[in-house]
Amino acid sequence: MLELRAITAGYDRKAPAVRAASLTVARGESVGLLGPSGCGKSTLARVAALLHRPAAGTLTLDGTRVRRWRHRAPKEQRTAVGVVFQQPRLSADPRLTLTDLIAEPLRANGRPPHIDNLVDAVGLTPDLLARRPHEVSDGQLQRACLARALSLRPRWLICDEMTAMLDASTTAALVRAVEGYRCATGAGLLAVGHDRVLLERWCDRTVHWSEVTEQP
Ligand SMILES: Nc1ncnc2c1ncn2[C@@H]1O[C@H](COP(=O)(O)OP(=O)(O)OP(=O)(O)O)[C@@H](O)[C@H]1O
Repeated sequence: MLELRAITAGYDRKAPAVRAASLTVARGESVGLLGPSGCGKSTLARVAALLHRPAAGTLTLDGTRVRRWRHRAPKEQRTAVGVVFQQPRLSADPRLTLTDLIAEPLRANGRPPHIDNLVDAVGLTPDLLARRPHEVSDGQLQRACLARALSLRPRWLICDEMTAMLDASTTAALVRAVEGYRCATGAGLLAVGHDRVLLERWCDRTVHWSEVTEQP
């Protein structure tokens, strides 16, 4: 279970972007989180991905409360959650080839950098792997970012507007790749977005921001 309880978080203590938000994702479940632009979805997603320390509230992963965030989080908790963001160009190191980008979490965790299955799973062709981010399309780079997010076989996947800037066929391919991974591993998914049709088709259930948080 991934449980966010009464999370308050943001960038200004006096005016938090997220107020008392609560949301639970069961193992193997996919939950879509819908809400208008700027409401705080990404901030809550970053709390769930252990990237943003909340000012108040608790995050519990598989029964263990998270007490430290970012690089201070224990490796076991950090690697239990994979995350894909909306803009791959902001999250991908421009100096790395796609091969190194995908393999970086494996190397950083002392695992063999075997990426063939990941590359297949996200539908990247081998000729792209030696290229750097500026030499591939947004869709190709997002496929690499998804492969990277799956590389440590996380039990939880957070997709924050993963397909917002992509065309329909790339969106469908990425959703298929996520679902293939979840089917094989039983991982839970929190998919954040504002495309109701996509999230309702993709996820077991969809919740609206107004249902998870206290309105200011
Ligand atoms: N790094 C930051 N510093 C200061 N304020 C920020 C920062 N990131 C986001 N905010 C503000 O926090 C609020 C919530 O932003 P957030 O990105 O979580 O919303 P969102 O619901 O994901 O929006 P969108 O759907 O447009 O991505 C917004 O008012 C935003 O301007």
